[in-house]
Formats: sequence, C-alpha cells, structure tokens
Amino acid sequence: MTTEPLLEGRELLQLYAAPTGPTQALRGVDVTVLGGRISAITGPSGSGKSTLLALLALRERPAGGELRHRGTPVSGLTRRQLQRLRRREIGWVAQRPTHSLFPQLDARGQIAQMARLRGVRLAVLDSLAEVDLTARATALPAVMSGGEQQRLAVAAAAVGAPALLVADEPTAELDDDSAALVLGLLRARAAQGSAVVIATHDARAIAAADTVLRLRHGVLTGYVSADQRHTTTIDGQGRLQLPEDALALFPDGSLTVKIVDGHVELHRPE
Ligand SMILES: Nc1ncnc2c1ncn2[C@@H]1O[C@H](COP(=O)(O)OP(=O)(O)OP(=O)(O)O)[C@@H](O)[C@H]1O
Repeated sequence: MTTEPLLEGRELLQLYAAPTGPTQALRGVDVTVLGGRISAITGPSGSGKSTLLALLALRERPAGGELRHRGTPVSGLTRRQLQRLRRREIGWVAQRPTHSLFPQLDARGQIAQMARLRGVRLAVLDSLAEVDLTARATALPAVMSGGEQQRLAVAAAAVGAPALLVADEPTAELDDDSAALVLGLLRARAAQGSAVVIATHDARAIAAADTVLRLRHGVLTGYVSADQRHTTTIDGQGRLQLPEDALALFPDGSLTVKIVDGHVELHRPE
C-alpha cells in the first residue's frame, strides 16, 4: 500500500456546452485519491459527482485546474498514454452498468476479457462467485436483471485489483444482500491496494467508505474521513448523544436539524 497519492486534483474545473451557454459542472475542486481507501462522493443530483468520476478515471480532461496521476500532470499525457492507463490500471463501472460491459460477451467472457486486457491470470468462476453470479456464467448482459448487470460490471472492473477502481452508483439497483457483496468486493480490492472511488446516494455505501466528499453545485462542501466519524445511538425518544467534539460546536445547546439528500445535518441556529 502506498501513501503517495495516486491522483491529485487541484482547482478542477469542468464545463459542458448547454443551449443556455456553458454549464460549470465542477468549479474548483481539490481532491486527493489514495490507494487502499474507499472514497465516496455524495451530493444531490446534478452536483457534479459523475463529472468528477470521469476526470479521475481519465475519461475526460479537465477544462481547468490540474490533475496529476502518480505525480505526472495528466495534461502532458497523449491520448494513447491515457488509453493505455485506462485499459491496464483503471476499472470503470458506469452509472448504467451495461455501458461498461461488452454486449456480445457472456458473464464468463466479461471477466476473461478484462483479465486479458489487464494482463492478469485468474479463475473466472471465482470472480463470478465473489458477486454470486456463478449460475449466470453463460448469460449475456441483455438477459440479466439490472442488479445482476451491476454486480457483473463491478466484478469485471475489479479484475486484477486495478490501481484505481471507479464506480458510479455501484449499489443503486441492489437489495441489501447484493449490496453487501459488492461493497465487500470493493473493500477487498482496497485491502489489496486499489484506490476505490464511488459516487453514491446510498447510506450503505457511504458507511463502507473511508472518506466521504460532498459536492454541491460543482463545489466541494464537505470532507469527512473515517477516523473523524463517531458511532452513537438514538434512544426510544429520538434523543441522540453527541460526541464531545461535536457537542463543543453547540455551546448554547440549541441547534437546527436539516435533512438534506438523505443525510441529517445539525447546524447552529442563525
Ligand atoms: N455531457 C454533458 N453535457 C452537458 N451537460 C452535462 C454533461 N454531463 C453533465 N452535465 C451537466 O453537468 C452538471 C453535473 O452533472 P453530473 O452528471 O456530474 O452530476 P451528478 O451529481 O453525477 O448527478 P446524478 O446524481 O443525477 O447522476 C449537471 O448540470 C449536468 O446537467
């Protein structure tokens, strides 16, 4: 496991053309991606999560700011070099899982093809077993359920523990058991040294992450690492015991509670 960042983005900016003029999808985002960790990017719809994933997975170049891959500015890499990096070192799970699967290959073939592209040897059926798809080994993506496609896309992207594993909403279609399989697989790859970055609204995935980044309107509005989190309980009357360092933020004991995008935020009254 390395502590040198795999990716470092500074003041990242991304623009897209829109009928009303360019949309600023990202507006000055600083981000560091480390091997061995799961980072979750959260935020409301349209806040720039997928855009940030596309930059980190080297699928798009930023319109501004600087992105470094292992210390080298991405702006200095040729298309060919980027393509090679993507093929060998980056696993990608698109928001629509079929977009990251080969339509003509069955589940077995997806894993085998990915192993060939990455130059790794592995037992294909073991990879399918990790996401409970052994029984679907000969099924094509088109005949799979959304949840099966999603599990297959994650298993294929995770082949060979790539340096970077990026997944857009990897548990969105999944029931609790399947989500646990997928999150277990992402954890296992992080334990093998992969940097795992996911965009998610899912509390189960956020709980599995080491670091949580919150985006809003293309700006990073929050950053929490696992060692800053506390576990507490809520009693039968809905009372919550805040840890001391959080309590210190509310010296007069009053606060406002805001529910945002499936999260509860506590604020000092204005
Ligand atoms: N290819 C594109 N062309 C034009 N506008 C785009 C494109 N991709 C994203 N956008 C715009 O950029 C902004 C950020 O979009 P993005 O998909 O990154 O958000 P998101 O947080 O991933 O949303 P969601 O949770 O709905 O997937 C939005 O305003 C979106 O409409």
